[in-house]
Amino acid sequence: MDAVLSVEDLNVTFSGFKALSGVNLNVFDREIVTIIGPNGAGKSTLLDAIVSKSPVSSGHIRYQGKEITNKLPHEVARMGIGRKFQNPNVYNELTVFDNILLALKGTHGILASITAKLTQTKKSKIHDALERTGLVDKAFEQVSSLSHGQKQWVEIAMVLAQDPSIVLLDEPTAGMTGDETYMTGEIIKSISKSHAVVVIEHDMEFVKQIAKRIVVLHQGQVLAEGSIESIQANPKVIEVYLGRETINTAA
Ligand SMILES: Nc1ncnc2c1ncn2[C@@H]1O[C@H](COP(=O)(O)OP(=O)(O)OP(=O)(O)O)[C@@H](O)[C@H]1O
Repeated sequence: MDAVLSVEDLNVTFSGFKALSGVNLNVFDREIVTIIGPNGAGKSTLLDAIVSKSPVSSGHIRYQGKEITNKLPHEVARMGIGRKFQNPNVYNELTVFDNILLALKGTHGILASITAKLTQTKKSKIHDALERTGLVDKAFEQVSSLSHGQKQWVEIAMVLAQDPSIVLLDEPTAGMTGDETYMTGEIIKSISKSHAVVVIEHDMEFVKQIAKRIVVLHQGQVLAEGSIESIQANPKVIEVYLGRETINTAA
């Protein structure tokens, strides 16, 4: 099976500082790859490089076999790579429904989008995104009335509405309550039934909930890759990241 996304010998340098060196990563359809690692390891930079938010110094990024290295960010998004950043970027004064409507492909301008007659296709796309993120009951509520966690789900719904085949999520549970974190894990697992998903995460309980394959970044390099069990047992990962906080996989 070919990878949906493949990163080969990737290097990103900021004014002489090597944020990523020789990173390789393959992501396949309908899988969840979870990226962990200490602060400053290069996790966000990796996602930034994939969506052309950070310039790649050398190496290759291929999406569905096509080279996308250093393409324009909107071209990468249009090709089918959806990215959610750490902080929710939503219109608080609009409803959940209208926020998702604005995110749909081919939508231009707030007023034009909201007042335009909705096609059945657009309606069903919005409904699908609402369902996948558990927001059907909140569709016509103003985003400002939602909890922090629900706002994060609105943003995930907005990414899904853009029809990506791979979804990149940067710390999707930051600032969430325990229940919201758990619900986010279930949302991500459901998304992975039809999409490839890459998640950056710090919360190891959450990683245990969603992870099939984990990639550990450290000082801009891949330190280890494998199942939660192999990562937890890896002395190098324990030393630089997990510390003595051994995780009980049987829990
Ligand atoms: N635009 C930039 N200019 C200069 N240095 C940068 C830039 N973006 C990131 N860096 C540096 O690159 C390194 C990797 O940062 P990055 O944000 O990718 O780490 P991270 O693993 O996502 O960390 P965290 O868990 O704290 O979010 C850090 O040392 C950071 O200061």
